[in-house]
Amino acid sequence: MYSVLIRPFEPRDSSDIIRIDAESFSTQNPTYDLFVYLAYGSEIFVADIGAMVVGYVVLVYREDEAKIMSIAVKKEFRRKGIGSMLLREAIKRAKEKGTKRLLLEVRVSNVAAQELYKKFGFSVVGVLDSYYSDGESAYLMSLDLNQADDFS
Ligand SMILES: CC(=O)SCCNC(=O)CCNC(=O)[C@H](O)C(C)(C)COP(=O)(O)OP(=O)(O)OC[C@H]1O[C@@H](n2cnc3c(N)ncnc32)[C@H](O)[C@@H]1OP(=O)(O)O
Repeated sequence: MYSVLIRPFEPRDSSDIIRIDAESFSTQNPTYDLFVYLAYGSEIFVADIGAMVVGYVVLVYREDEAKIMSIAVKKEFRRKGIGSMLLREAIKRAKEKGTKRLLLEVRVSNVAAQELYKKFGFSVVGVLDSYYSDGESAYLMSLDLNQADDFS
């Protein structure tokens, strides 16, 4: 058994995050991804089970909006509520920062993630054609934080 603590990123979490990024996305360079998140002044929260970090969420803030740049859970820990815990934290944090809208982009084929976002009240507000380097399009999804429930 393990318990999950959602807490802010610390530098020692980097190797776990890079491993999760590598197994979750078709990225060429997960180390670079993390570098970019940090360079952009993102806020990162991790799901810590004591022995390791098994998930993360990356938030960036622009004026009165926030964007989820990335969220991922280690494969063998999926479907256990950890993605929901991370998303709940991101929503709470964005509200605390006074942002009005939480945005994200998701591949049109990524039904698992879309289902997660819909559970928290996100809706599709646009389609970004050929958004990804492999030509796949993205849904732009949005959550109005003035109306969002706490989901706690
Ligand atoms: C902005 C972006 O980053 S978009 C990219 C999102 N990230 C990824 O695609 C990376 C690979 N995927 C993952 O890491 C995970 O599947 C995540 C982060 C999308 C979800 O994390 P999980 O810990 O599995 O989510 P969690 O267990 O909280 O699931 C919550 C709900 O999401 C939905 N959901 C999650 N996985 C699936 C799935 N495979 N199929 C359908 N619905 C799913 C369900 O409604 C689920 O509730 P339920 O289990 O009661 O039915």
